[in-house]
Amino acid sequence: MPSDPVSPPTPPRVVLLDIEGTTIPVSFVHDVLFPYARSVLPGLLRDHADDPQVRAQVAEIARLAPGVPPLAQLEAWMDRDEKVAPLKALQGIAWAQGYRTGQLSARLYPDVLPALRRWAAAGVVLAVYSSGSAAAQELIYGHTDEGDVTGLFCGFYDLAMGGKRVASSYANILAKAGWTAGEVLFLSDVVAELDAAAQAGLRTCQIVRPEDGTVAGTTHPVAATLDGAARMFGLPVAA
Ligand SMILES: CSCCC(=O)C(=O)COP(=O)(O)O
Ligand SMILES: [Mg+2]
Repeated sequence: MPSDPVSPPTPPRVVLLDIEGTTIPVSFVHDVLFPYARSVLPGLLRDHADDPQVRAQVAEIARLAPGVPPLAQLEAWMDRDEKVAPLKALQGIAWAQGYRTGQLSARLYPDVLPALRRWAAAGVVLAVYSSGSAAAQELIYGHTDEGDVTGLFCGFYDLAMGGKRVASSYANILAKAGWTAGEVLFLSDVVAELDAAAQAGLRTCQIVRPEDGTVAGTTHPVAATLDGAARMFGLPVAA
């Protein structure tokens, strides 16, 4: 008896990408970006206290942690790698200095740009969802070792949408962008984020980077590179 023909998967129209551990090495974020921000933040709070952006974030820290000195609270959040909006906003302001002076330049995993360029050329909509502030996302992709690649992305979503481990955050992104859940593929290294995205109806794939020691889960398709994900989901791949 002839077997049923297996139809290829419908490719996603939109790919939503995490940053750390998915497009940019965990080591770059933890060994370069985070220490840089930690070293700049004391001076930023001291010398730019009147800057409206700094002032707004300091007020938000006071709301979240009444009575705690802002720098002490930021250091506590950094020690625990907490994804808290005022910390992420201030880190973004700190990194801006580093990119401006040429002290920082972002390293992407080598497979990332070729895949993203292929997908974008085929009309796939690309967007970013990271705990890093949207401003920090534009900075990191604006200052890579391979130049400014922000033009590849149509949207930058951050904690204003909600935390990455909460399903409603993905629903918020869908509503804001006007996408339907089934047409979006979310790529991340973190299973809890993929679980939340799947709960909201998005398609998911875990990017497991051996160089960063990411551990593969059992509940989402797994790929070691963006090309690997492309093969699984019917996106364009290298010839
Ligand atoms: C904008 S790059 C720095 C990312 C960041 O601050 C972070 O905490 C990592 O978050 P992600 O959601 O990309 O894993
Ligand atoms: Mg990540």
